[in-house]
Amino acid sequence: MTIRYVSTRGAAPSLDFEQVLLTGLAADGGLYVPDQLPEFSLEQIRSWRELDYPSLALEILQPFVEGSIPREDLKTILADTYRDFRHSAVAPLQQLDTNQWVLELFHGPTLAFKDFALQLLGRLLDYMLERRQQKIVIMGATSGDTGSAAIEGCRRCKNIDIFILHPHDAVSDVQRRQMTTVAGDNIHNIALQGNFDDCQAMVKSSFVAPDFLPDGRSLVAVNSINWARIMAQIVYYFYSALALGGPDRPVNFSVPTGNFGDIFAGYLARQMGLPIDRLVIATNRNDVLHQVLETGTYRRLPLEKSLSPSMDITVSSNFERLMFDMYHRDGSVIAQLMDTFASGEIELDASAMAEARGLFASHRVSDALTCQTIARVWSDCGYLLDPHSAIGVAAAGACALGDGNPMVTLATAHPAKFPDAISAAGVLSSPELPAHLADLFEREERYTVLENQLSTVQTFMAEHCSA
Ligand SMILES: Cc1ncc(COP(=O)(O)O)c(C=O)c1O
Ligand SMILES: N[C@@H](CCOP(=O)(O)O)C(=O)O
Repeated sequence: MTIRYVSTRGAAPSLDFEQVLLTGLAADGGLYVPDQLPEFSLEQIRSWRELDYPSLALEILQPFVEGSIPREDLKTILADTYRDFRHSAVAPLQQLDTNQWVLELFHGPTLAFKDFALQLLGRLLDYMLERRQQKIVIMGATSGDTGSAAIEGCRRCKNIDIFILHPHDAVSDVQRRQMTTVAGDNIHNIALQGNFDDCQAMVKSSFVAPDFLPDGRSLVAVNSINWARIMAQIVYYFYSALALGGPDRPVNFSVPTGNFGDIFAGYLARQMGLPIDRLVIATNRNDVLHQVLETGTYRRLPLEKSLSPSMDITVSSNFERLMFDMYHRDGSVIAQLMDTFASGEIELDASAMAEARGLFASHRVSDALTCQTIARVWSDCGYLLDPHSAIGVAAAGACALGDGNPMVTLATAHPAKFPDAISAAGVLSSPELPAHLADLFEREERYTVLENQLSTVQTFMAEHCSA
């Protein structure tokens, strides 16, 4: 089975894995998705119970890269990717209650779930660029975590200039320093005088018209618009379900959600054969996705700052990937809908929404409930949640699915990244950064504040690309 990748808007050329890795948005403004998914039988999934994380990743990811990366090379890349995670299980589960678990996804170098995909993406890029002897420019938008994970994943890559846009004064101090203290002439942090949606919109516009770059250099995405990001995140759904009796026992997941990438990976795991009953979309006050599920109306809302800054997002890129499936993969319909959405709101098809509600549940969690959840779990279980993971735990409880399945909340970041939220929750114990980041606040920062204008950002990038 050789998978090709097609645009959700139906008007861009299909690509193979190597090409899809080395791009971002499709030329028609859509997002790339596989033209077919690998499907695994229960027997096959059951046979993976004893595999460690990189070996499981190899089984799940190999069909997606078939034709672009030989199995032995992928095996080496995956072993290298997850070797330095700070927990031997890579993605360990912690039990909070009889039927409640958290899946700790913060044992990678930058303490957030983004490391799972971006440590791999950096290595895949290095592998491909070395083979092609090509130079590329990476452009990414971050609300706090993607930026440092991308820089960490790609900083050793030759042939790359990396530009990361974060909203000025809207990420935590730890998050900003994790990006801005990494030395390297090819690493450029831009603090944009706007919000995350502005940063992401600039990235998307740049992919549609990348001719501002010098020497015809290619632009590559590190955000979840890049298919390879989503692909890598599928693995931990299988890994955690297998640890809890899957595939012979269905599992539910509660996923702190912003750009809809992480939960979309869970949806794909289900499509590929993993018995998942429900996926809970857990949002903060930026609740566009919760509203879509409740009302069927998808509308843009003003972005508000919250205690969970990484989820301060109102235009969720990957929701378009789900819509593509909801509308029977008709790219022309999606192109029309997204065109209307760009300037207003859209009503989603009622029968498609009914189907979506059978699979997804949703809940919006206020800052107050986020704090209460951090405090409650700390006092009941002695376990410290970061504010994003707390939203997942709170939503899991509020949705009360009552089906007796294990509920796994994705713990997407380490609490030490958000000391202000921990203290707002009234928890006195201050979480410590791991040893490799212990001197983070003594390191020198480097970043450039730019006005919220596309031409300003693109000119900066063109001037700062290496020769
Ligand atoms: C800590 C944390 N939790 C949750 C999310 C939301 O994930 P997604 O954007 O894939 O929905 C993000 C950002 O993406 C994040 O950084
Ligand atoms: N929460 C993210 C926002 C970008 O999302 P991505 O998954 O599309 O990279 C962040 O922390 O930067």
